[in-house]
Amino acid sequence: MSTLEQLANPSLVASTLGIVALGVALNHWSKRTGLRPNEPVLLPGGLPLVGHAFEYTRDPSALYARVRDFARDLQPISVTMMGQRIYVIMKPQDISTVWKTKELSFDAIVEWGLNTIFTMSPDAVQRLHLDAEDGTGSMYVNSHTFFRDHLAPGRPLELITSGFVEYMMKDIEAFKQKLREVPGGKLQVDLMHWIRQRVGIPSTNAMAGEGLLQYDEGILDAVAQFDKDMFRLSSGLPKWINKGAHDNVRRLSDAFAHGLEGEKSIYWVEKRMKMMADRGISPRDQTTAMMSLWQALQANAIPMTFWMMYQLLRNPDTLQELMQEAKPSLDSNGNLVDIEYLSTKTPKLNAFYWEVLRYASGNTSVRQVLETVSIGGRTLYKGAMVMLPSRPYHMDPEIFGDDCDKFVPDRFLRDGKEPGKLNPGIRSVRAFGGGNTLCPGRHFATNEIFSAVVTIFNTFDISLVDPSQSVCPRTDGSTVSTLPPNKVVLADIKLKEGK
Ligand code: HEM
Repeated sequence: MSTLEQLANPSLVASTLGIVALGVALNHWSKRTGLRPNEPVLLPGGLPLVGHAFEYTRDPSALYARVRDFARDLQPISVTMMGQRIYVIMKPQDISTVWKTKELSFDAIVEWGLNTIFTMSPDAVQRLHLDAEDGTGSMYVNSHTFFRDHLAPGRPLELITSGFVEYMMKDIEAFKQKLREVPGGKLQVDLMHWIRQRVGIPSTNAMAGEGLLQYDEGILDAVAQFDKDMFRLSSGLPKWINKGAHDNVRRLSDAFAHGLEGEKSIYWVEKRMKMMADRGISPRDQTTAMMSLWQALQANAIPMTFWMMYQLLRNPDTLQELMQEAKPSLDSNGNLVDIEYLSTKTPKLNAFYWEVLRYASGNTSVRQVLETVSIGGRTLYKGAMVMLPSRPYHMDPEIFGDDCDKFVPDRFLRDGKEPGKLNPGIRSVRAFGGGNTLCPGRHFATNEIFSAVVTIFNTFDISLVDPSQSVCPRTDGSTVSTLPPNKVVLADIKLKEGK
């Protein structure tokens, strides 16, 4: 097996958005091994040619932990993958500087991903740079403000949230009916798969209209597979080597080409497609670009909802307490009527949610160095990549306490005065990134996760099939974002009395 084939082996696939760095590395092979003046110190232990690539693909979290231990004062550290230099930045002040530094480009990464991973044509990827008659300029540059504005609290957020809740209630009704029809009124489910349907169906319909799932009802499973295939896809290897992964992307892209109708989707999908049409981008490429946005919509919200529900099932007293706290958001029939109440007036639910975000986030922001710059007293050279992994930060005992590797439901409620039991506050959690790429979907994500969790627990009695099973985030597998569970979790579901 060649090195590239070994790297493409599914058992070696990497596990965060930082996978993109490796993908870019594989596509920009170079032989540089020596350090340049004042370049961040190289992490020892890299292999000839491949550098730290195997270690990274085996377990990115373990590599980051090694980087953190080696750096000690958290200075930037170099790793190499297939000859590509990658700087790992960990110090909070340096991360803030990276987010503000225009020489460190996010757009270059997006451009590469749209073509290599999502299969948008090279012509369309270039056309996104063009201006149109409306004077909105490059679609890479305007995307940050576009999504921030169209997902902002106020009318835009209300619109997508109400669409989600409406579809969620329909879906819950359909599932209630299904339960009524099964013998014993009880079903055993793979909890992650079940949640993928409960959150994915309404969010897909709210964003893209009903046509997508009508065209292909399997797209939610296909996007879960897509997340697992991310490394294979980002490797840029010939399509025949990764045929299954490419066929799956094709399936998703076909569903978008045939099932997405601009005028039946949320207004900003149509608007974005019109902006692309104005730049001469073909309908197929327009729908492919929308597919990449839909993937961002699904990739984190679904596993985060899983972790919320799983941890609540593991902590029944907290579940009762949080449901009690959420009660004013429901009407006398138990229907969710006040979502704003959930996001703004429930300190315990919010604290629990931010602990879930901290505990399960596997996000790694990636940037490309467009011009040589100085960060954290070190010189970052043009052409290299920069990685900002959230996990080593979220697992830092000096910031979050000695129990940082555990899920602690009330971490962000405790007084933080007891030695080793710190509480740096929810603002210290970095699951949504930062700077001008700070996740614009975070308000909607919070609304959908809270409304799904409260409605589900208010409607169904759910119990873990094996309450003694210990499940934690899988750090050695493949995902693009939030870490999935390391085991399949089975749950029994039945209707609550009176529902
Ligand atoms: C709990 C759920 C979510 C998490 C943890 C999350 C996380 C993130 C992170 C870390 C980034 C920054 C990437 C970087 O700087 O490298 C990001 C960007 C983004 N997210 Fe989210 N996200 C979530 C939900 C959503 C949802 C529901 C949507 C869509 C409605 C969305 C749309 C986006 C978009 C469009 C960007 C790119 C922003 C830009 O380029 O300026 N996200 N997300």
